[in-house]
Amino acid sequence: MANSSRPRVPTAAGTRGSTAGARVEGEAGPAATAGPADPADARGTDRGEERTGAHRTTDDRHRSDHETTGHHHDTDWETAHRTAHRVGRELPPRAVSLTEAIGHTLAEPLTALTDLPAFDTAAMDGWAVSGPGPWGLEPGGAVLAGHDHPAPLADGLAVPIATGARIPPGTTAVLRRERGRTLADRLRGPNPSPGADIRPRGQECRTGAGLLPAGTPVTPAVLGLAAAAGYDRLTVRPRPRVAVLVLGDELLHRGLPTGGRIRDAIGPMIGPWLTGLGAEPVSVRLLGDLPAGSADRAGGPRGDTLVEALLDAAGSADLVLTSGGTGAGPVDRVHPALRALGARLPVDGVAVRPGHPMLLAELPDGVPLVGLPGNPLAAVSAVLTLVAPVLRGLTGRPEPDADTVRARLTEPVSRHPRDVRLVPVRLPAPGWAEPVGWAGPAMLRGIAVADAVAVLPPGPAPAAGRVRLLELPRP
Ligand SMILES: Nc1nc2c(c(=O)[nH]1)N[C@H]1C(S)=C(S)[C@@H](COP(=O)(O)OP(=O)(O)OC[C@H]3O[C@@H](n4cnc5c(N)ncnc54)[C@H](O)[C@@H]3O)O[C@H]1N2
Ligand code: MOO
Repeated sequence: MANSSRPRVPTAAGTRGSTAGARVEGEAGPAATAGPADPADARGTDRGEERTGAHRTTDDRHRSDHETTGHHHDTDWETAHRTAHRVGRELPPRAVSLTEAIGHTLAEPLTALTDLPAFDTAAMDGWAVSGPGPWGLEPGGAVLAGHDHPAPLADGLAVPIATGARIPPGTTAVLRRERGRTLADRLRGPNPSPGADIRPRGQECRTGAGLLPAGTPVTPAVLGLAAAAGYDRLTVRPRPRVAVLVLGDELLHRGLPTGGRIRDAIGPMIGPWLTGLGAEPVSVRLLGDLPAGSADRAGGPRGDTLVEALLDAAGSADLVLTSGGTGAGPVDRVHPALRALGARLPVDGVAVRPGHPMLLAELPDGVPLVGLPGNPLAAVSAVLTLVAPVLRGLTGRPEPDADTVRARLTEPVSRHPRDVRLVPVRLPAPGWAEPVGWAGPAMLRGIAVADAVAVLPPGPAPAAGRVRLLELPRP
């Protein structure tokens, strides 16, 4: 199983250049792995990590707020991203057939195993000609694609040739079918410029050329390119397997809300979103509010505590998700269960709205866990903030450049003074982002018509102008 062979050392920090992250991981080690962790330890390291960031003043003010209110400190949104990417340690690579490789991620660069084209090729149907016309027609018949070495063409001669056929030695150009006329054994037409409609060997690449970097998702086009470049198998990191535990006694899986109970809205969306993010959802279980339980599995029948459910999920998955129960309510059992397991909490709350109670943990055998808050739009926020980068980490995909996707807001949008706001937007025209509204943490009406999510940095005045966009995963 992939879990057992995954490297446990934090190698990824170095390769991804996150030195702040590497140091925090070191600091967190002994305190956080020592056992039923004092959550304060994890929080302390989060603070340490944030002190290295750019928002010292804001963080310091934020921290003292929490000290006076007794709340712990949320990790800033960018740091949460980076931490999640690092916590998702690359799954071991495996060699698979091209058909099996779809949706996985290249674990090695794709390097051309041949020149492309592999030989000089006709780019058009017509005639291979040698020298200026008119030309005498070679008596030997046509040169077709798939034929081995054609006979050389003497000066003043032409031979019919098919697109993709190997160019006879001595050819100076290809005359397209629609430009030439044959009469008896003569070909007439305008003189093509030398090399016209010949694709020279190696035009696209030479043997050994780097075509795609490691970390590239294997799309249909990548499969085609790999086949053209000579591959029968690809070395990939597989789609991470994800087990989802949906918590909450109030949740119904069918029918209308009744008796204070509501429909589970996270279960139906999480699987397809995981698929869209390159993962393989292996299970989505509606568990109700299980008691937290203890790490001593002998203490009760299997499967009746959250601890049991987490251990079972971690045994068959590369990433575990929970939804709901991340808060401090009477039946919020995610923290107690993680504490009972001695899990590390690299992120325990993120300075983002909605979704600030989201968390990222590492279960004792190294399997990462993301706790999605129960409010459905808050859960979406956690998918974009923590789940997506963990999955990219597991598959060795790089984090996208923060500046690549930006658009201008069609109207100012209020910001949160300390936290990033994620706001569903439509993209009505290239370069423009229009807030769609209906963006309360418990609402899905806005995100359901959104094309993307705008990232509004914290600040006093409404956001206006250009903002970063996050793509919504599409299954
Ligand atoms: N005293 C405080 N209370 C709350 C805070 C806070 O800071 N202080 N934060 C609020 C925020 S923000 C969120 S988000 C939620 C997070 O709560 P939990 O992760 O513990 O989630 P639950 O309490 O289980 O549920 C919250 C809400 O969402 C509904 N829910 C849960 N699961 C689903 C689902 N699968 N489909 C649809 N709806 C779901 C649940 O019924 C609750 O209404 O805490 C706030 N409270
Ligand atoms: O952040 Mo909560 O996620 O506002 O609903």
